[in-house]
Amino acid sequence: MENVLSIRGLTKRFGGLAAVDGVDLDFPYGVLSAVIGPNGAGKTTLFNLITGMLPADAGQVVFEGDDIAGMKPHQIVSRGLSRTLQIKSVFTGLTVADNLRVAVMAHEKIASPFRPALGFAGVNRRVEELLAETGLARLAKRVAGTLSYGDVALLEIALALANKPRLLLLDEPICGMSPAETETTVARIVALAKTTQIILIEHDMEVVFAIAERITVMAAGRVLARGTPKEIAANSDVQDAYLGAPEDAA
Ligand SMILES: Nc1ncnc2c1ncn2[C@@H]1O[C@H](COP(=O)(O)OP(=O)(O)OP(=O)(O)O)[C@@H](O)[C@H]1O
Repeated sequence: MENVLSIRGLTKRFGGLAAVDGVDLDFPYGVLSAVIGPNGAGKTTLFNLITGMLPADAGQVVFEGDDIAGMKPHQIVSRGLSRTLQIKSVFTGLTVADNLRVAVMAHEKIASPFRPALGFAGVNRRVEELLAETGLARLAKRVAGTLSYGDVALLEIALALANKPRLLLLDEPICGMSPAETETTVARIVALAKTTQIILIEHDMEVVFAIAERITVMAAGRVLARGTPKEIAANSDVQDAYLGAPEDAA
């Protein structure tokens, strides 16, 4: 099996609008992939369909060989596919560590409902691992509502990792970050990609072209182009539809 995720004929209509329109896509193992496209191209709807947050009108979503289309979001998460949201969803009144404790305990319950959950020490150990993995240990005791935008985004990633995903979908992970936060987060994502398959939606072309190994360009619900950053930068359809002059894309 060479693709972690294969999508065939995936379609979602909102009234007369085909937000995702018969999309076929393969995401190979071992490759950091990005999905780009202008506003309204269908990127978030694609993620919503993959993760079961929206029911598809037609099509298949094959994750690690099994069709997961039609499954509920929690079933998909328990199979090892997690996501972060464009709209941040942390518990703002809880500390960073407590946000993670809740997520770890919820995952343990879903993953093994009939076995005793991880003990208190086990949960704390897992929380420590997640804090270390995402560089959030320094903020473990901070109330999440007081974090900077960039640190909330890191916490979102840590919360998604609490589910021990093998495939992680990141929706605009650096949106709203300062240049320094962007640099830190991008480095974290690249490091994470060594152990977890990652597909990201991102509008920051500089970041996409720096870290993605394969880029899918969507426009009006369809796949306009796929390829390496070099191929996408040189693609005249992409330049016409989205990127502007080629020197802007480099
Ligand atoms: N729940 C909904 N009901 C009706 N129309 C929707 C809904 N969700 C998305 N759409 C429409 O579907 C199209 C695709 O939207 P989507 O959010 O997937 O695009 P996107 O590529 O993620 O855009 P952006 O980069 O702005 O986030 C848009 O025209 C949008 O207005």
